[in-house]
Amino acid sequence: MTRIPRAYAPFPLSRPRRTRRTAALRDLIAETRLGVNDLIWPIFVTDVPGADAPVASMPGVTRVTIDGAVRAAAEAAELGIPALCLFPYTDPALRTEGCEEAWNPDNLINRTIRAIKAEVPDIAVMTDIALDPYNANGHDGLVRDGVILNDETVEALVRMALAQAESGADILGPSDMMDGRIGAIRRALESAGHQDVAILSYAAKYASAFYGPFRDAVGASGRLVGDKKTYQMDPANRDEALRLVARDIDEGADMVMVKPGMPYLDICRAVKEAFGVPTFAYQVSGEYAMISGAIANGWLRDEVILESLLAFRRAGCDGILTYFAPRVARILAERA
Ligand SMILES: NCc1[nH]cc(CCC(=O)O)c1CC(=O)O
Repeated sequence: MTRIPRAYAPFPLSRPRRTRRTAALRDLIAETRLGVNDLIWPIFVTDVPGADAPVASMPGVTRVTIDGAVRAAAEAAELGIPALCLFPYTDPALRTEGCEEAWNPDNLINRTIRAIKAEVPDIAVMTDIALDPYNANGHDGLVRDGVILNDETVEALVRMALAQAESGADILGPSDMMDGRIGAIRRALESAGHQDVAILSYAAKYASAFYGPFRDAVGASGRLVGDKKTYQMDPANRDEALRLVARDIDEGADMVMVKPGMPYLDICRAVKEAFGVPTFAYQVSGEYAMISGAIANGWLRDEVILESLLAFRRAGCDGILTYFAPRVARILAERA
């Protein structure tokens, strides 16, 4: 906790409202700012005919084809958004118990990375490392007799990471919450000559009901058998989040993430204060659905978008993954 020194002379010598009187004065004393350069834009890609359609539980979000992803990258570059994060809606026929499609060098995500890198080379491309979009049962790991296997899954994730690095990904985002995966991926990248590929670890990822709409978007909702509580964190825990962040940094993560975002701002603040590493938060699909649903119904004004994102900056985050990224970039550009 920051200790507040005595900050004010007694009233009326001090009148804190003096520095709130005009927009210029408020700007001068603002402690945090939100810029377009703080945003990572997650998008959903598909090559399944007809699946490039709006996601019902995420008003305003549409799955795109590979060409659409390239157009999104160009749009992001135009708007000044530094990074895109890619998630696949995989052909149901390619979702298997063995998840082999996850490390196919020509899978949807790897083709998308190459297409974006060929057309919009300067945009940073982030990927997701977890098996759920390729898994017949919707889990992030391989499942045997109802148990999510750790070490076998890590081997699969390493293959997946190498294929993405080979395709030109700039940032790998392991979101699977298996133990030991950051170290294993980092060692494999080093041996394969991909020493410059960054890892943004989903280090403090909670077993959250706020991911529901995402699972619709990647087509995993109907499949998931059980829940993810044996690998994702218990929302009750904070010390454990700090231990996991420490571990992932030790294993070679360059940046760390807290997820979900808004209900977990205390974790963001704790992580930033304890480690001072690049810290990100994911304003997840459920948060997006709440905010955009309320705006669409006229229950909230769209100013809540900027307010919600500024709160992440105030909590210590260096950046935010948000489906609002292009909308926010436009709002910020209008205000500049
Ligand atoms: N492991 C996959 C993954 N990567 C990002 C999200 C959620 C993102 C969101 O809700 O916006 C999930 C879903 C999950 O863990 O079930």
